[in-house]
Amino acid sequence: MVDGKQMRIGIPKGSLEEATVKLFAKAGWKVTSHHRNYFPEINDPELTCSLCRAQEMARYVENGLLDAGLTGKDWILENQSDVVIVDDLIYSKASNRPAKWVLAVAGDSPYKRPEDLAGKKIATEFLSFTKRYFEEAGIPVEVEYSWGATEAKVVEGLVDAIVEITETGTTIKAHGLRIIAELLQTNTQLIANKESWKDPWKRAKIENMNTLLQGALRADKLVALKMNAPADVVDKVMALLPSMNSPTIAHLHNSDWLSIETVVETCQVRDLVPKLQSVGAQAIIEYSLNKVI
Ligand SMILES: Nc1ncnc2c1ncn2[C@@H]1O[C@H](COP(=O)(O)OP(=O)(O)OP(=O)(O)O)[C@@H](O)[C@H]1O
Ligand SMILES: O=P(O)(O)OC[C@H]1O[C@H](OP(=O)(O)OP(=O)(O)O)[C@H](O)[C@@H]1O
Ligand SMILES: [Mg+2]
Repeated sequence: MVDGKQMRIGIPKGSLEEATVKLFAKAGWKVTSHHRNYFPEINDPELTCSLCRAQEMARYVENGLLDAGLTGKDWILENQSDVVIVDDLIYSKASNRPAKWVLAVAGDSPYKRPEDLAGKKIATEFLSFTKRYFEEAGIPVEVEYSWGATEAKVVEGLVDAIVEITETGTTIKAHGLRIIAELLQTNTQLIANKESWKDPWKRAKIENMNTLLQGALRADKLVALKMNAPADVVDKVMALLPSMNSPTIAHLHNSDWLSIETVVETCQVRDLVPKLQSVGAQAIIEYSLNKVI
């Protein structure tokens, strides 16, 4: 390896780990972890990889231990880290959507708005951000650090409210809690060390990584559709097709039929297919995509 032509990246351990490793695989990098080892292998000689806690990632990127890393926007804000935010990557633990930090109370409590919690006790892992939120709102509250299982603390009556992350809503619901405010929407972000970002080779490598990761994320929501249709119904078929670009049309060999190919949102397919059939499209095939760039 030529000196300077290698970069160290951080993969978040814990909640974001599985989704991140999957996304990297789709983007073209195979990250292989070995049991109890925090330095996964990656199939790119220009990269070395470290598994780090999401909470600590921004700190390691800021101090240059890592050139780049992926972590939640929440922990970047919590640590007020001085890093380059390269881009948002919209995925969470279970979905390709952001998650939310919310203020929640017991379902049967009298609290309806954050102001109602003046003088009360709130537990959270998201300590500094929560303190800042209440300070800026001018609501005096006692915020105490929670090491986890935070939802249970309201149920047990240990605190009056919690600030917790929610994605699917399952945990909040399972504890009979009620959300009374949203403090922050959070998603994964690709971040870079400021010095690394000034290095043209590293910056190009990080930007290329971002392009491929974004392409892989975009491809998750899209599929390709291909079909055949007689030339005289092609206009009707085209009128039905939404497309990122114009659909591609090709002639079938020795026939007056045409082949039409396009990319659509996965959720559109179930409505689209019967309509396409009804105007005369045949041999409709759908295939999944790895990247859309
Ligand atoms: N459904 C989710 N639950 C928790 N965190 C999520 C979820 N989806 C995305 N995240 C993000 O994952 C990161 C979780 O980091 P955190 O330091 O809390 O560790 P963790 O991976 O949840 O580990 P632990 O098991 O110790 O709680 C945060 O940036 C958070 O925004
Ligand atoms: O809205 P949901 O989809 O239910 O997700 C939110 C839950 O997931 C996280 O827990 P985690 O698995 O990180 O465990 P922890 O309580 O130990 O942090 C978070 O702390 C919530 O409890
Ligand atoms: Mg957690």
